[in-house]
Amino acid sequence: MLRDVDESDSYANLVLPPLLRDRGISGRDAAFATELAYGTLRLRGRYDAIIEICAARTLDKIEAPVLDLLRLGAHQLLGMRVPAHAAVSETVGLARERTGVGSGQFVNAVLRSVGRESLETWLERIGEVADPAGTDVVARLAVTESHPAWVARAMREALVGNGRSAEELGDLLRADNLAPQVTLVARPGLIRTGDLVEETRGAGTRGHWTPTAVVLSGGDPGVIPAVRDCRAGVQDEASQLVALALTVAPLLGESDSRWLDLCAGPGGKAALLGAVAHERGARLVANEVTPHRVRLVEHALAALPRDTIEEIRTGDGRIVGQDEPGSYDRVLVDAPCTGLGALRRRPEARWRRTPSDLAQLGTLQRELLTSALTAVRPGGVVAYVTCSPHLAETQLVIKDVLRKRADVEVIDARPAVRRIAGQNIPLGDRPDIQLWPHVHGTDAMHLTLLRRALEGTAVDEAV
Ligand SMILES: C[S@@+](CC[C@H](N)C(=O)[O-])C[C@H]1O[C@@H](n2cnc3c(N)ncnc32)[C@H](O)[C@@H]1O
Repeated sequence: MLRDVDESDSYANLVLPPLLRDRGISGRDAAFATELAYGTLRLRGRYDAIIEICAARTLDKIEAPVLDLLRLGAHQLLGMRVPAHAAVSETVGLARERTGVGSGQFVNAVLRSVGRESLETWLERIGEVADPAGTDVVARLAVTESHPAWVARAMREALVGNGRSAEELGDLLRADNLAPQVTLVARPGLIRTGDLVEETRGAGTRGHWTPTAVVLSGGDPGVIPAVRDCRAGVQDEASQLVALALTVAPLLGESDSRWLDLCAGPGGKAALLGAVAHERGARLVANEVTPHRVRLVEHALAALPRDTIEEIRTGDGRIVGQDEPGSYDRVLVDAPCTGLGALRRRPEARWRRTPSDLAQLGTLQRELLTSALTAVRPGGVVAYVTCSPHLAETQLVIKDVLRKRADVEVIDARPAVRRIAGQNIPLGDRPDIQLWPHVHGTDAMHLTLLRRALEGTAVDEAV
């Protein structure tokens, strides 16, 4: 799996499950293999810094397959409770088999050196290398908590930009390194949350923030009958919360019958919106640009009554506004983004993203939001959502788009979110919402609610 992720740009969470099935690895062994694989990927930056010291050479002097073996061994020694002799001998054996006898000796020497110090000592040492003057806490945390430096800096800016303390950065980065629990959504009207808990046979408990969430302590969600037939699905609680918040956001004017999900693939939020739409007598249009993701949307919506789903369509969301101006009461723009808010879920993602992704995505995000604001009727609401807290994908997009739209205001999303999540959910002083793994235990999802003014009324200067 590590070689596949490195050589073919594969996604770990797509490669690993079929590999485990093919090899007949299940239960505790599957959990062990998953931690071995995902942990090695997540903590790669930390282990690379340690390996560089132990190998006394820069990483570009180590062949890629050998480096992967060293990371795998380092994770067993420092990140898992594998006895040192087993971690070293298994990894050396693998090296001999895969990369030759010579590399076996090298792997043996490096891993013995890794195993000589505790994790705490190594964190001190690599922190000092990254920050010799003791003045750059972000550079230090980036290496010790295994994030690219630009991501660590962006996270710090996002914390501060949302009114939180920069001192939380370590907690945030550490939360990205923990394997998240799987959360299910009980789609309203299709299954009751209590019944979904029962279907999990003791593995599920109710979630923290949404009445629809069930958190699993373990096991394969794919074997739960309600998940198999799409009455329930796997969905982080942040995703559930932002979708449900849109359904209770205050509109101006009477009609509330047509909802649009502009970027619907693979369909998790569309399925939740569709379920609520059914209960409220509204209809949903789900739009997605990529054909194979449209098929995933069709699957996700399979259990919903047909008359609730007006259309599942393949199309470019950027032109929906001009094609259907003023046509919808509620619109979700779950914009394509860097996914920096879901790093705990996608173990390799942090190493793949680059700052240049932001520019490309930023243009698309602005165009999609502008289209949505034209597609919504006067008095209707648009939810702009990203699975990233990066300010360039959240606050800056809103600011830029609003500069050109005198007919749109940001409305306070906090009452809508509190109506779903209860009064105790920690929210900041801003009208938009930023959720955090280290605060809410969810992905770092962003939500801004925007409302178009009724015709003939002006809006106050927004944000
Ligand atoms: C963050 S994902 C949406 C996730 C989805 N809301 C869910 O909960 O399952 C963004 C989606 O936008 C789609 N997308 C990208 N460009 C688009 C465009 N121009 N028009 C419509 N959808 C687009 C991507 O293919 C991707 O499926």
